[in-house]
Amino acid sequence: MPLTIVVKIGTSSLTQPETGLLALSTIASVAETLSQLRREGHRVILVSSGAVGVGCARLGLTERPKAIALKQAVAAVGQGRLMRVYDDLFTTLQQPIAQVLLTRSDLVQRSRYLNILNTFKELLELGVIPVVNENDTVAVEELKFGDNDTLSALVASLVKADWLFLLTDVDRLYTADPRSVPDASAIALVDSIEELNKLQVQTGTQGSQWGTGGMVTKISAARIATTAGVRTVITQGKYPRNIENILQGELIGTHFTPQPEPTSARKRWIAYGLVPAGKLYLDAGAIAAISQGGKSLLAAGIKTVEGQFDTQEAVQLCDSSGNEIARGLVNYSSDELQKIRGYHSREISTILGYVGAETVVHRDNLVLT
Ligand SMILES: Nc1ncnc2c1ncn2[C@@H]1O[C@H](COP(=O)(O)OP(=O)(O)O)[C@@H](O)[C@H]1O
Ligand SMILES: N[C@@H](CCC(=O)OP(=O)(O)O)C(=O)O
Repeated sequence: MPLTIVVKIGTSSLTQPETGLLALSTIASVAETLSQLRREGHRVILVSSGAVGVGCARLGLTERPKAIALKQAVAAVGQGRLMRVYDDLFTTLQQPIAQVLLTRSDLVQRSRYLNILNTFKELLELGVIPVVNENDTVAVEELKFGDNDTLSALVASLVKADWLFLLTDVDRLYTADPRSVPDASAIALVDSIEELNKLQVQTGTQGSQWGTGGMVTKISAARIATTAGVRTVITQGKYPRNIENILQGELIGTHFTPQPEPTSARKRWIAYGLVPAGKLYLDAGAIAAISQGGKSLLAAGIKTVEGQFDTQEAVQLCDSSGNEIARGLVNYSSDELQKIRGYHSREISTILGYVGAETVVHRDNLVLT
């Protein structure tokens, strides 16, 4: 049966750690593996990092730039180089590819989100392998994916992929960073992300010299993808051919089991496509009502309102310590909520002087995160 497969490869696999130069044999092996999957009839998307790393190598910079403008300029140099290499390799294998550069704001507006989906569908229908990256050169700090692990999970969720492969420079997830904790234990299967809390997995916040997020972003990518019903695997980029063995049932790397009942596309867009504009701190009753009772959020359960937002914007719903429990689209602006928080719904019209919605976040627009 043809599968939809998203493969993300990180800078740490695409470049040689000592020099920052391209790891040509790895890239060639990725091109061969993905072209073979295409020939077998699968639909394949490659999410490739490397614009900044390759740009640095091209310009002789010895470390990842921190200043935004420099990073954006370097990415512009590297992205072109990277695509040139991919196109040469894939063309040799008679496999057409396409460059798709996305920014976070492309997913925020529902019409643009659906537009991107249609473009992906068309490319896959044409037998093309889209090569996706964040459009680093125009991305603005407040509205960025920031890392390609998240981007790849959002793409996998958008196209309803069957598999997401996160190729990196370690063979799988461990209970702690194997670089600093050599006796950390390997984790082969994760049935739910909550298990990782129980195992007390330590992820650090640092990646390798050229990578960005380390394992933190890979785990949050696995959370997004598995919620969307996408089986996710963290495995080593040096051996892309393992992807075929994994598809044939071998348990290589760390596998994250997809949720049996994926959240609807609209709710996934609310949870992961939109960028929250504020926070609502809830009391215990409201938390129980939304998380266990599947109820809508009412004004009475809101203790504090943080941020400036308009009606129909996305907000985070948090416990008193600020831990996010859910996200949703609000029926009231932040100014209105400051006035009605803590009050019973029947009092809203008297306080505001007009009749508004009974709920602050209706359950159809609310998703547990
Ligand atoms: N619990 C963990 N298990 C495995 N690797 C970990 C863990 N915590 C941190 N890491 C680090 O994450 C790195 C991979 O992340 P990163 O460099 O961002 O890769 P990429 O460029 O592929 O995105 C590994 O080299 C490893 O040192
Ligand atoms: N868009 C950036 C990638 C950022 C990123 O997530 O890098 P990595 O951790 O190596 O996957 C680039 O192309 O350099």
